Amino acid sequence: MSKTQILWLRRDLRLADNPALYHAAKAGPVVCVYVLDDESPKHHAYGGASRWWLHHSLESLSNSLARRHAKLILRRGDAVEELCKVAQEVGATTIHANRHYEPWWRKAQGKLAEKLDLQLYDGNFLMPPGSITTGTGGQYKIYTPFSRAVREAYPPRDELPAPETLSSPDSWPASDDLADWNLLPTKPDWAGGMRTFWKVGEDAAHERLDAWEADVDDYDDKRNFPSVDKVSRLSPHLHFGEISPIQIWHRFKHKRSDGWRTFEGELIWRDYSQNAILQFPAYATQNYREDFDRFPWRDPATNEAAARDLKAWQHGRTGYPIVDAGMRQLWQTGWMHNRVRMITASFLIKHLLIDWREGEKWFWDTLCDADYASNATNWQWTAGTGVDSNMFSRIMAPLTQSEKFDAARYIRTYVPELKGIDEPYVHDPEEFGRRPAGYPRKIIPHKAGRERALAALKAMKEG
Ligand SMILES: Cc1cc2nc3c(=O)[nH]c(=O)nc-3n(C[C@H](O)[C@H](O)[C@H](O)COP(=O)(O)OP(=O)(O)OC[C@H]3O[C@@H](n4cnc5c(N)ncnc54)[C@H](O)[C@@H]3O)c2cc1C
Repeated sequence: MSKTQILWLRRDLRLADNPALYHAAKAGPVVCVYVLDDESPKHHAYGGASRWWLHHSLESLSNSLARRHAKLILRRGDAVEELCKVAQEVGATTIHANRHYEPWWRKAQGKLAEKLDLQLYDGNFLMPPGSITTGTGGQYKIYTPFSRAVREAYPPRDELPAPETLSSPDSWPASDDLADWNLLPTKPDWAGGMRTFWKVGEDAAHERLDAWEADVDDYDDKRNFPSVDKVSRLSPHLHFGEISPIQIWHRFKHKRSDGWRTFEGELIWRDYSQNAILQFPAYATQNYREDFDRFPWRDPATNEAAARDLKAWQHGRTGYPIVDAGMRQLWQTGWMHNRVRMITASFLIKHLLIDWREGEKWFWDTLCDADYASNATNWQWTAGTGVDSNMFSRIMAPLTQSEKFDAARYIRTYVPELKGIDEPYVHDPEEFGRRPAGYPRKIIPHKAGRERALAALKAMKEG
């Protein structure tokens, strides 16, 4: 009988198109292991919303494996140590895993390869990160030439089927009980909005893709309008690997619409973000542009007004309806529409002059699609501190954005105080003298915020 194989699962919680599982199953009986390792990622251990998602995703995968008479083994602790223990318990010497690019996972992969036969595969991206190189063999730093090169290098790999059968080892190693990990909030249980908004797991990811298929051709026109439900909302499914971008690509590859081309460009942004952290592992915590290390941020740790402003932003009480709707959608559902993520991020960094890393941290805790690479890339992009051109002076005007992208219905949904306010007043009730008593005044006027931000940029440049 062939030797038992270990499958190490992380952000690839699916059976279909999972190269590591596919190859492990061909090699012998498979023990699927998920290790909850809160130590290795340090400040990037999963936040609250991600933990909620993870619980349900593991539960769903475990049920799918049970239907194939297999088990999901859960362990908690240092991933490398736990995997070595499981390998010893079942007499395995080979571990199969899909490559991950977060700096702590790269380190763990290196350590594990010294101890066991680690077989790594490319599973979670359109093109393997690091494989798209410039004419001189270097890595692309900027999105546009990267995306062009990705399209030139097409097609992505073929989609793999789920293994038809999984053979079991002689005996199963011990597993933790998922409930004992306390991934779900209890006191208080803040996840009611998430339960209503989401269905989690591999089947749910495919149901979402099926439901959204009719909208892909309209994506180019509709994706910027938060009141209209026309984006895919696949991000947490993609983050946890319940569906792969390869599966999505093969589903739509024959389409010729602008909608699909733009959507495909977003999947390439996802690949691009991984390439960014491959080149700059500390991208989530360090400015790429070092001149921003002396930027005069208002520090909430030492400045009371800044601390108050940060709290108002986090709780959706800035007096800017579009910002408040976005922050409350995030709190309620663990997700926010992309256009509104851009507006809220710009507001924190520029109007409130608070370091983008405070925003990155808050999103990390509250987004159920919180992704080390995508979060860092987008925050640095908005702040102008990243590898792209310096965008700091592009200060989004929240009220103009709200009108331009027709956010009235979105605002009324997430800011109940403004439910009864008509257009155009709902975009800026204070300006029109329609501010209800329970809704805050603007914490800083737009013009004053803009001027303060530009003065700070000037001070940094001159300093
Ligand atoms: C400040 C800020 C922080 C962000 N943090 C995250 C994060 O932690 N995790 C995350 O997945 N996305 C992040 N994004 C990117 C984007 O907002 C989300 O991917 C998108 O809103 C998810 O919704 P969707 O699945 O409906 O996306 P769609 O518009 O349907 O796009 C399809 C998929 O493409 C990918 N994608 C789309 N836009 C981007 C982008 N700008 N960068 C990288 N990938 C993209 C996502 O996987 C998404 O699911 C952030 C954006 C901003 C401005």
